[in-house]
Amino acid sequence: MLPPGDIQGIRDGTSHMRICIFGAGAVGSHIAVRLARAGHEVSCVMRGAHLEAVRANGLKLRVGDSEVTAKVNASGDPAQLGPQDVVISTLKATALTGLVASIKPLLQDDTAIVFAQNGIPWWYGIGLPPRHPTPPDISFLDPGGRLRACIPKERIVGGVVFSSNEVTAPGVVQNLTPDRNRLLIGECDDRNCERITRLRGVLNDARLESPPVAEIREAIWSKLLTNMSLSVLCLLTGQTARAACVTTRPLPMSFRAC
Ligand SMILES: NC(=O)C1=CN([C@@H]2O[C@H](COP(=O)(O)OP(=O)(O)OC[C@H]3O[C@@H](n4cnc5c(N)ncnc54)[C@H](OP(=O)(O)O)[C@@H]3O)[C@@H](O)[C@H]2O)C=CC1
Ligand SMILES: CC(C)(CO)C(=O)C(=O)O
Repeated sequence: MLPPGDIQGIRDGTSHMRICIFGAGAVGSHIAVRLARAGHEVSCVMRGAHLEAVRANGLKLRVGDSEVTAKVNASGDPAQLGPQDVVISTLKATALTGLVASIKPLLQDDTAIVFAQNGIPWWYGIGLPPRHPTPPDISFLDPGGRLRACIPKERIVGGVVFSSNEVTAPGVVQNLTPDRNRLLIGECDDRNCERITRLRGVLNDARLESPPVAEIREAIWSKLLTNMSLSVLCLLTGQTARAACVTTRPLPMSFRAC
């Protein structure tokens, strides 16, 4: 089997799905290329110079010195992309109102929406298993309750991203973590069901690791706590996360920075 970082080998997947990446910037463009190269029909809701470049030349993924290009349907208007089997939102939390305003044409009766973003998500209190403590008021994550009103519980799939990416030029995304690209997913009530199993298979086949997750909120907190501590270290030292992790004596260095 090819190593996870090998992008030339991503192709010829067997199952075919219509998948839309809503808000294809850094993380979303990386996911889009991998899924398209795995044989799925991928659409991207994107905008600006990135959209224009993708329309003209396709979506390019660079990993180290390698580059692959994927053909995706790209538009700023979801109505031009049509109904999908799955929508993966890679919008930042603050941009989710854009999804509310225009997602309808992408949805069939059973279309799942994966919210692939890190941090506490707007849907955190929906489907909360009984053993979990009741969260404090987090309604500010969904101003005016617009997401709740538009997206029923049955469509929600939680997603936690472990993958570092950057749009380095319009139409070009650079993946900085070829050895570790993960998208953990789970139903908002942690139930096991066929659609999650199938979606994990689709992601794994595209070299986006998606191992089983027993409790999606545990994965959310675990990633959030890592980001909170590592991001502070990066901020204080001016280093990238990778450099901060491999620095031989991180603790004395971080104390000096304080
Ligand atoms: N970048 C990374 O390496 C990582 C990011 N994440 C998480 O992934 C999520 C996304 O981050 P990231 O990919 O970096 O963010 P980006 O800003 O690169 O991607 C979001 C994209 O959505 C576009 N967009 C926003 N609103 C709309 C709209 N209404 N219609 C069409 N396009 C729209 C933005 O366009 P525009 O630029 O014009 O606003 C942008 O291109 C965040 O939750 C982040 O925490 C997690 C792990 C790593
Ligand atoms: C901090 C960062 C970008 C590290 O890759 C990340 O994981 C996130 O945005 O959640």
